[in-house]
Amino acid sequence: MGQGLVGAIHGFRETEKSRWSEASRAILQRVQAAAFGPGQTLLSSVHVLDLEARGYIKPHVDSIKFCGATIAGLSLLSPSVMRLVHTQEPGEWLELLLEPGSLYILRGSARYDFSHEILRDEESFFGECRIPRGRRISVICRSLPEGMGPGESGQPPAAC
Ligand SMILES: O=C(O)CCC(=O)C(=O)O
Ligand SMILES: [Fe+2]
Repeated sequence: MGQGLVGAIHGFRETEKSRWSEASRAILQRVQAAAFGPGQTLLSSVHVLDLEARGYIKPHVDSIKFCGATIAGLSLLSPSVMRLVHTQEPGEWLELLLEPGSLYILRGSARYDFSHEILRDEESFFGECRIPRGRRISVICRSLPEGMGPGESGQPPAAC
């Protein structure tokens, strides 16, 4: 796990995957076309995070050492709520309902000025609406930090 995220994720297992079936490749290509510009290089492997029903992710900003300007995440299995909070203005926040099969894209201010977190089951509400948490799998594509070639990413972190 990347240094930036030590302790941020609870109740999980994860892997980095660079080989995919043809069907999965087609899906990843759609994700990449939607989320990344032609000038952006992606990390060579995709991060797969398997969060158990009681698992959650504490607020963090992905480390700029390991992750570039864009983070795109496909959510599978259980719905969940992602909360974004401005790092300088904690009163400025928003929540995203991540339905299974949905894609979120964090870029610009959402990437750098807001922390993101996945709420634990007890706190999993979208507005008034309770969103019970089950096992959730996310498939996360990230761009390389700027100025870093694909061969220079060293040991890409499982989570950055
Ligand atoms: O599971 C997700 O969609 C987000 C994971 C995350 O924030 C991270 O690995 O840095
Ligand atoms: Fe993150």
